Amino acid sequence: MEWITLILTVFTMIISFHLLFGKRSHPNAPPCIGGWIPWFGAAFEFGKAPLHFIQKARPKYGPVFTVVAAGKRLTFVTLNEDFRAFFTSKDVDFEQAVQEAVHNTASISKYCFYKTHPTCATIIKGRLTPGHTSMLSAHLCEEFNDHLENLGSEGSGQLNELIRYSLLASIIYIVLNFPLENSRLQEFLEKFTKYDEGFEYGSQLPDMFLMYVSATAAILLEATLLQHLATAISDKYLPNYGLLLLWASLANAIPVSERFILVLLHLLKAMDSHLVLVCLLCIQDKEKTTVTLDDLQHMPYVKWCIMEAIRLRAPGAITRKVVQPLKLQNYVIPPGDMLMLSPYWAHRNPKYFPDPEDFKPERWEKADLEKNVLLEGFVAFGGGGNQCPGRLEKLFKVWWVGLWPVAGTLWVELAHLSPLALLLRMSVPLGYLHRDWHKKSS
Ligand code: HEM
Repeated sequence: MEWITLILTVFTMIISFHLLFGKRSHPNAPPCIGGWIPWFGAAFEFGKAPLHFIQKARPKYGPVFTVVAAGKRLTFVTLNEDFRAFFTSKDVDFEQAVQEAVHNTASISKYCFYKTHPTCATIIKGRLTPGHTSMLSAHLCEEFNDHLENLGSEGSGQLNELIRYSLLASIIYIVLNFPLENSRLQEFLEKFTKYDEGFEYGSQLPDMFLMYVSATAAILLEATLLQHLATAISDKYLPNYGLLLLWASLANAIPVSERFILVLLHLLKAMDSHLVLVCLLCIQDKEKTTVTLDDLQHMPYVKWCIMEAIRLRAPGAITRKVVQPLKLQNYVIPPGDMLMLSPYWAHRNPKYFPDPEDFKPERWEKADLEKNVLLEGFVAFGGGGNQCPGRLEKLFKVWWVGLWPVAGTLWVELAHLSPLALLLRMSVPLGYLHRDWHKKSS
């Protein structure tokens, strides 16, 4: 008898689940991908390889589809014509979309987040004015040069660490306005790296993750940006907020910088004649070891390389919460759904980016980067009121002057050394490059 009750209960649960989340929860709702297990839905398949999952679902379910995973409904929009609604519609909300993750990864309460996020966003924008970004570039430049000098003639260490350390040091110093001694910076970097590595899991399993939050946040207590924020945020959450801002500043910047440098090294390795020519023309003064913003103004090809690196290494997904029924195509997306847009896949749409997997800097020739007119379909920095505050027009200064010493130094050597000697000089980064190149765009 007990068995029959149990079977009936499970059966009823499955039926209710399918009625609630099944094929369509509303006649006009988009097609829905669930699983047989109530609440859990397609969480396993989706969680295993989200980008692959989206790619497979798109041709099967059409341009708008919902994935049910661990009690959440994630509705993906894949048509460029729907991106405007994603970024600007009043029926969707950024803060409500990220609040849970903010709570899980930084332990900031819902109430505090809603109350303070607009003020904090304004303050961080104020820290990314042209004056500050120039300082950021100069600092980044110094950091890179110091590290390159320490590499010695054979090279040592990991490229990833070099980038991580230099970016973190510069952003802490300039954006958070918090000079840290080298030893404390190293300590902070170690803690922050653990925090960063656990971030994705932490947003799902907060309890196991929160120990990293307090360990890392504590160091930020004295940062000046945080003192500015203090008017908006109660002391309790202040360092946590600083940590989150730091994470937001670095989460995309690190992989993009890494990709950019790897690509430059790759081009050098392949001795791409066009690029080398541009660089040699630019570096007239053979004694010069750094490249200035002025030098870079004359190197559009490099700017295109940066754009390609950003295009290929764009975030997997950005999100908004649907707060009012939202009409897209012939569908109505119900309130409560998380609306998802994947810049990663948007940048692989052959309609806008022919041969999308290829690294082709030349495709940016059509854009007007001076006027910040980008290619249609490029959404790496999000959009609307919550677009990345460190976005392109500001980033270029940082990227150009800050990351360039690496390439600049190598090119100066190029002028002096034989190609073989140059390759030996770059032994470690090239080993790294080899790995990255083969797992292309993973
Ligand atoms: C190539 C590098 C970068 C990429 C691709 C990138 C991309 C993004 C994206 C997609 C968002 C979410 C926007 C949305 O949902 O519409 C974001 C948010 C943010 N980014 Fe960036 N970003 C980069 C570099 C930076 C840098 C260098 C900084 C700071 C120095 C920064 C600071 C932030 C902050 C603070 C937020 C959160 C904004 C908020 O809470 O309203 N980002 N970024």
